[in-house]
Amino acid sequence: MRFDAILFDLDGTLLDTIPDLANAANAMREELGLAPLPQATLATYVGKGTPNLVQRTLANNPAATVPDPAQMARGLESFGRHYHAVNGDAATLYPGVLDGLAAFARAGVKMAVVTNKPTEFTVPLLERFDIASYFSGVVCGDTCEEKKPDPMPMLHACELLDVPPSKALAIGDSVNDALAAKAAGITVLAVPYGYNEGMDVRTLEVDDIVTSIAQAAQWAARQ
Ligand SMILES: O=C(O)COP(=O)(O)O
Repeated sequence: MRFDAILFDLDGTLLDTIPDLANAANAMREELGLAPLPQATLATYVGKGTPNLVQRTLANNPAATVPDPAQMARGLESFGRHYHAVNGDAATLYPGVLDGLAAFARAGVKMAVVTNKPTEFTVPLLERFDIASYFSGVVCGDTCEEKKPDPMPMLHACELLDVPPSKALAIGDSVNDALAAKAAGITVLAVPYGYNEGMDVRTLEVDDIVTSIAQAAQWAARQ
């Protein structure tokens, strides 16, 4: 294979985290006197990191900004507390993830997670699902100054793994992964089962769409 490193998105790609994210988001809304939102709506608000999720969830609007900094601060504190309490409880690994990670490991490539999720929620999830040892780099939403769709986290992961972007393959579920990878000069695959902020994955500018991480490993082996 022509790749030396694989960069994985987390939410919507390796793990289905929506049930826990939605529980915490609605617990926050309740604490702030707001009615709960459907899980399907909340799923479209995930992808640009926790502060953005809190903002969208408080406003119930994907484009909204919360003008009241006090409400935002209360929301962030509340969401964080509730998400810490449930993080991983109802999350599941997607089919093909374990087989795919094992296949990439057998191929001898280095692997990293590049997620917009904050470190405090990411590391416990990787450990809980027993996949932490696959990754020699973990780049989270609070690791770099910029989050995906900025290329900075992808480029930082390449530096951590000591692999040039031209030899890296990113795998994600959303526009944030596709834009970040392309801007970094990294080949990118999309999986269709994630969130993508509610949009069809076929709208993404990616090198290919694969049905699972196991299929991504087969795709990479053919390159
Ligand atoms: O927390 C988020 O916004 C989602 O993180 P992701 O980059 O793993 O999809």
